[in-house]
Amino acid sequence: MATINKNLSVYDKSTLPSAKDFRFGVVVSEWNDTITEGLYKGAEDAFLDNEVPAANIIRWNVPGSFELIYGAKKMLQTQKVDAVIAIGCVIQGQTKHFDFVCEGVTQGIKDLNVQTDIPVIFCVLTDNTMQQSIDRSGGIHGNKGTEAAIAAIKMAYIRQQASLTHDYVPQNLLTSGAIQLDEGTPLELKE
Ligand SMILES: Nc1c(NC[C@H](O)[C@H](O)[C@H](O)CO)[nH]c(=O)[nH]c1=O
Ligand SMILES: CC(=O)[C@@H](O)COP(=O)(O)O
Repeated sequence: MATINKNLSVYDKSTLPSAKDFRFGVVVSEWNDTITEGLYKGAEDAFLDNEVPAANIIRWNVPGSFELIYGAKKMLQTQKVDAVIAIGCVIQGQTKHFDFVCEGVTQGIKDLNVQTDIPVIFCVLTDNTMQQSIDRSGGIHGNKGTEAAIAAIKMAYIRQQASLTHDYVPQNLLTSGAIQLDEGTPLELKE
């Protein structure tokens, strides 16, 4: 489904976990700032609409989308946050630079999700024209910043739940009888 068939700002609060105790980092690119400011507002409004205290939203600016990678890395390394949103807007120019910036920031943010324990949400518009960016940052197609904030809430919750792990008992030890679990024996929750 393309964005033209999905309004980026639509979400059902009743399906979301409580976000009031989460802290969120938001790294914002200054390139195309009329667009990135609109994306940030969409994200901020969605956080506030879901009872995230304003004090729990930490914002840093970086020069361009390529610097979102380093900014997000330092944000998650130094700030106690439950998720980070990387906000940028890359618009096709006359050269292949667009391709390299988009690929670089995409791979860099993917790498942070693989290499760290904090979810980093990809809120980078990669558009052919300024109008496409306007349409996706509070225009006719909604606001990708809103979408990113909802994703951040959901991923922070997944991370929280995943930390409540049970002692893992290798299946083969159970099936082989090497370990007998008395029925109803509670597995200790690892915090
Ligand atoms: N052309 C755009 C850029 N280019 C700048 C790079 O992101 C980077 O800041 C520079 O190469 C120095 O490392 N950035 C955007 O965010 N959007 C663009 O359209
Ligand atoms: C994405 C970019 O870096 C691009 O907007 C720069 O413009 P140009 O390709 O004309 O140098």
